[in-house]
Amino acid sequence: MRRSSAPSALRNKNPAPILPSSRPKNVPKIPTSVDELDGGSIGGCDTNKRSASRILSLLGANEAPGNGNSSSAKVDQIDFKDTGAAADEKRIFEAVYRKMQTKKHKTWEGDGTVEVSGRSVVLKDENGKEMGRISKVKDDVVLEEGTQLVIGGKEVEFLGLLSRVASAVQEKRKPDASFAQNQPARKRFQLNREDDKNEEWYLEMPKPNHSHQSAFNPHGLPINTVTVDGFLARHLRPHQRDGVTFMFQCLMGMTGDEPGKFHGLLLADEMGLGKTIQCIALIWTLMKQNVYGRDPAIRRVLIVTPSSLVKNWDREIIHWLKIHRLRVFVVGDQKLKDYGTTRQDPVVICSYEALVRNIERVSQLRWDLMICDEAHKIKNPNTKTSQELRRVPCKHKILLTGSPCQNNMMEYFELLDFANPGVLGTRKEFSAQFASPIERSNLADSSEDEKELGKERKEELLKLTAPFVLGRPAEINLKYLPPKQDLIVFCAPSPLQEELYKSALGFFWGDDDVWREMDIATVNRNALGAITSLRQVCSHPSLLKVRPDDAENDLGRLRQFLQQELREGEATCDFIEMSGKLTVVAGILGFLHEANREKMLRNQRGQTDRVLIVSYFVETLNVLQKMCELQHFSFSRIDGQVPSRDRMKIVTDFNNPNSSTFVMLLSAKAGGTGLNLDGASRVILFDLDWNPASDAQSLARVWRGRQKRPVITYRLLTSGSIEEKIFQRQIQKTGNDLSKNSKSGLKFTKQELKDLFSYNPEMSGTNLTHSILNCDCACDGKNVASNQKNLLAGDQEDKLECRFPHINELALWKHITSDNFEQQLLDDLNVTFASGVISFIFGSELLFQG
Ligand SMILES: Nc1ncnc2c1ncn2[C@@H]1O[C@H](COP(=O)(O)OP(=O)(O)OP(=O)(O)O)[C@@H](O)[C@H]1O
Ligand SMILES: [Mg+2]
Repeated sequence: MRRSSAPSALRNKNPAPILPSSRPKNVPKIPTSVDELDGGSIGGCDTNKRSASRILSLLGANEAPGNGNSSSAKVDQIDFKDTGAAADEKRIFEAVYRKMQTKKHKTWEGDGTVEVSGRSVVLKDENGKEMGRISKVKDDVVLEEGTQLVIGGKEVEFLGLLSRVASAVQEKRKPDASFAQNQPARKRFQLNREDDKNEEWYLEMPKPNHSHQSAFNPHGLPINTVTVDGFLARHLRPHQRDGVTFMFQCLMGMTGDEPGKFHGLLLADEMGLGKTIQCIALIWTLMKQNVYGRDPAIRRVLIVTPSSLVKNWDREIIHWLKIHRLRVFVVGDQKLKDYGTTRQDPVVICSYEALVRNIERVSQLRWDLMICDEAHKIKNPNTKTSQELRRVPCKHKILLTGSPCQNNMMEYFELLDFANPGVLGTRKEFSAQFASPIERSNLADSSEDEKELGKERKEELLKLTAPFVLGRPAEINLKYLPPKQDLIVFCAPSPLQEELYKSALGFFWGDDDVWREMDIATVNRNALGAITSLRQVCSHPSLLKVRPDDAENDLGRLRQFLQQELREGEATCDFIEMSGKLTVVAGILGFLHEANREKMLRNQRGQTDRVLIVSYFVETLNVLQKMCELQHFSFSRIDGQVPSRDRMKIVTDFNNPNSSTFVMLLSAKAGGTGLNLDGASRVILFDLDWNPASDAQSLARVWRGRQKRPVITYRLLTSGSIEEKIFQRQIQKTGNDLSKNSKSGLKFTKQELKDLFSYNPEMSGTNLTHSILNCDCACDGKNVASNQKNLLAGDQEDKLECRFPHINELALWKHITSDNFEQQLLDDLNVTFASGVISFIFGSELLFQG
């Protein structure tokens, strides 16, 4: 039995109240006389409809749950209005009940069931004991999910429909009285759940085998049939059904060669595959059912997530479970330190930062399940977050991330070791056995033997981790979402950018003799700052800023020198035209803006395109914002300065199909992971990270969820510059090479730096990256099939790698130079292509299917 505040009153500060103290005028009030009690409704159909519309409005959309297509919307209508019952049919609803109360903040007293046969209803507690009945409920009261009635002096709210059976069948199956008294409520429903088996959404969890039973059921408790409730199961896509089943088996100790070996798991499905709904379905199932006996498998769940996603989890739970089914303690709305004193909600959602701040409180409590979202955050065992998370007393753990292996395999080890401590041995053992040979085999210069060994170890590791790791590729979403096209767009630098870039190289690195003289420590000390300056030139020269102490060192003098050049050049330049990439962005936006205007005039609001622009730098977002202001494009913006609690509102407003916001400016660091920004249909990644996994995360924000429009992603690179060099390192992905280039551990050899700091202006009719593909195509977007034969060996489906256009894959994309642009259908790029600002494009296969 649970005691709680009324769930509906607690989930939102200003909910439309269902309960009597503040009920709107047209809703019947709680009956007070005996006459009114029998068969009196305290809400019934109206309340239910309002409750449904409240949930929908909380969700910020006038849509039923589902992916927004008409069939899922229909399913939900059935959910809410499914009141028709054959005369001889018995329906059993889950329910919550409480004493009649006049308090403002009401609390539920217990869980039970309501059995409905015709117009008669029977309330039972969770042990199956009758608490009250009404033999004839008034005809105008609809008996359905959400109905509120007074039965046996208790206020009762009907929750989900558990089963529906013909009375005759029910009679036949009716267990004897002692069974009914002694067995758990769930066990009895199980008989009725048999009937759901005919439904196409029916989802039953695997049963334990004999060795599991002898290990975990020594007293011979009944073995239950655990099923995912229909209101959830009917929304799950096939891969999500498999995911829930896998997680259930793993956490219940049914995977692996011995029962109970694994308590934690890693769900590494790629971005947008719905890791959240799978977890919600699992939590709900385990909170209500168990493999053996009557107690639920789990009672208390801690969900830890980046702060920008706390509200997102809350909304997804509301979306899929409806507001009244589960009480959630959202840290941010409430303080974690208060948890357990005033409230004991079964689910807590908090950010990694809040968890670290409140670790003392959290570690005093017992948690049955901890879910760590975007778990790559804890890949480094030396961070405070990783260390504090290990202190949380919790048996079962689920780690979620679309990029489990961002830089090197030791990060992968950290995640798996966190989920199941010790199963992969020590760090040292793992490194020797798996990480080193596998990473070595990935290097371009590895020998045949090394490749062979790496392959063997990879297979061994996959086998070892299969019982607790699951990851599926994002392509699955092709079945549910409109097509997506990926473009890598090379932009020619503006004359000013080119001048500044050459000056920067000449100032610092131009003289080969100087280069050779410099010791490697000095080189590396200056490298990061110099790289930053070059990247600023590539994004927009106005980003170059002088710092107060710049007179004191070479790097500072470089900045002063560039600033001087900039001042001279800038006077004659238009702000947008100062940057090749910004010119392309303005071109794309200008085209789409105009196209949208025409669509609106033709009343085709649903077909307009809105744009997400992502950058890793706040200053660059300022430049993009200025461009929007100059062009009068409406925009919103999320960066680290926007408080977490405000971010969800900005996201919801932007995703609203009726939103008039054309552009969303997003900081990759503040919102690049986890967020759903499916209100946009275009993503422009304005700059890039050393780590391809970060770029892939940012690009995945739009092709997901309720996306209705074809999606195009554009990655912008300045041709011939350091951006192109970084990109080449991404696609060539030489083992753990990239991991060195984090801010904290930047280390280059002189040769690497020499390459990074060389400038390769446009080669006529082709492109630097194209030249490393050994491709002999005409760069007209056709005929790259011959590249098949050039492909290096490599398994692109390999889940140990971050999936990103590898050089092999890029060889098969469409290659287009500016000479051939008019053969393409990319209207929004034509203007800038025509004017020569775009010099080259790689386009993924889907580009030309539409
Ligand atoms: N079965 C489904 N039907 C309709 N919508 C779905 C379904 N599954 C997921 N979605 C929607 O797809 C979007 C993406 O899901 P989710 O945020 O869980 O992805 P994810 O796997 O966590 O991705 P990421 O790794 O980027 O965080 C959400 O808006 C979610 O509501
Ligand atoms: Mg997610």
